[in-house]
Amino acid sequence: MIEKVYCAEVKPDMDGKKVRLAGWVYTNMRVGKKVFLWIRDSTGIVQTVVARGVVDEETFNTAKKLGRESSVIVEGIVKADERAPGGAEVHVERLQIIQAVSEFPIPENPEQASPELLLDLRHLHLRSPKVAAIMKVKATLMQAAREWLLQDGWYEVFPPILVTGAVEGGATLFKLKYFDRYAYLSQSAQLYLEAAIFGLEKVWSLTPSFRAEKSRTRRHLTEFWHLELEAAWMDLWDIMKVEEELVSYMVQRTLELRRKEIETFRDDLTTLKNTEPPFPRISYDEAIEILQSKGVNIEWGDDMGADEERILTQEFDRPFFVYGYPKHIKAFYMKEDPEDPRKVLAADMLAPEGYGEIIGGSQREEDWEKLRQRIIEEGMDPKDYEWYLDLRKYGSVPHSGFGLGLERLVAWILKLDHIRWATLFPRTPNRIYP
Ligand SMILES: NC(=O)C[C@H]([NH3+])C(=O)NS(=O)(=O)OC[C@H]1O[C@@H](n2cnc3c(N)ncnc32)[C@H](O)[C@@H]1O
Ligand SMILES: [Mg+2]
Repeated sequence: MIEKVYCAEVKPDMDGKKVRLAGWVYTNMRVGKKVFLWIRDSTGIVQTVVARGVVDEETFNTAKKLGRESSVIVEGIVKADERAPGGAEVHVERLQIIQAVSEFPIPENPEQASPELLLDLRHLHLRSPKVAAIMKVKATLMQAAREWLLQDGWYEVFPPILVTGAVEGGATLFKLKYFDRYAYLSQSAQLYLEAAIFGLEKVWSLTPSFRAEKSRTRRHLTEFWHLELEAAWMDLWDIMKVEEELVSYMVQRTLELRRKEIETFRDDLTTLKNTEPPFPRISYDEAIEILQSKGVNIEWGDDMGADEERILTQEFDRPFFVYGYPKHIKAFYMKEDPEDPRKVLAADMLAPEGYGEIIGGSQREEDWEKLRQRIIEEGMDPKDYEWYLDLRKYGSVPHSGFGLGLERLVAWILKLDHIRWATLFPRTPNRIYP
């Protein structure tokens, strides 16, 4: 029985061994009586050599014409050869064509294609090694998150996506017909996680969140993957410690397991290596002072957008926190700072190198009357939040939580020029196909 191996498993020390590979033609180059087929699979690329006289004439002639992304199964003998990528190649004895392709619509170097073409052909672009590398890093980040959450005693829960109220402002809700009434696509699982903590105390979820953001920026999607945690008995400072420990573990573990993939996107790993607790912490007041000292036209009480955050991140060589935002620029559920009623107990985590906000978090208002007042102040109807207010009627407790945008984390780690490359099929205001 000929052993099926992956491309990355073909090594010089297998010299003389007969193997079977299944994959897709990555490049096809004819040199005299030989055809050099680079075969790609999910692990990498290996050079195979189809030689006239070793295979029959029909196979040789077919091999000459095989276009990129033709699907094939090859059997042959491994030959150590330092000229071949990885130091070894496979001399083909049998070539089975699963499906021959003559013209693959994405150029050999996808970076020569326009972003719009790659997005129109995203279903085909996914197979490129660079896109596959992004998805491996994203998968490993979540593998690491699950490892950390399990060992730290957090329960995964599965909140609804069809909901009846806003969490992060009514302006970015997607509304849909729900039988004889309307519903919304979830902006954040937070309110449901808050209900779960009274039984499980420390909960987390990974869900798609939806924001009808009209802003066409490099860091906004209309659908993104949202890793959210909520914990009973924790205050803002407790949850910030959770955030930095979780993010540090995710980054270090992914550096350990996906260094090769990361290095195809960035040379300098310093900020990733620096991602260890404790992260620097600055107040919103200090952030405003820094921005003003750098000539930014911003006043206390203004929100910080992507541009301001980009400038602020120049001061740091690792993720950092900004805490103590003004109440009027933050969400209704955030607890007022008892030492300064102008502020709330909120903290964002910003990534360095210009990427800015990757986490939004806060301590929640646990007092029924105060929360109800905030709902009214925000122009919302307390009736729509009756169930949520109930959580403050029956054994309310101090509690805090946060949401991490997974694509934002990936975009920073791989220094992507747009968040859309961090998701399988990006959803933005002008793209919902394929
Ligand atoms: N459980 C919580 O406390 C989460 C809280 N309700 C919340 O949704 N906060 S957030 O709006 O800042 O969004 C959280 C993060 O979610 C990401 N986010 C937020 N909006 C987006 C868009 N539009 N595209 C991509 N990523 C986005 C970004 O990293 C934010 O820091
Ligand atoms: Mg935010």
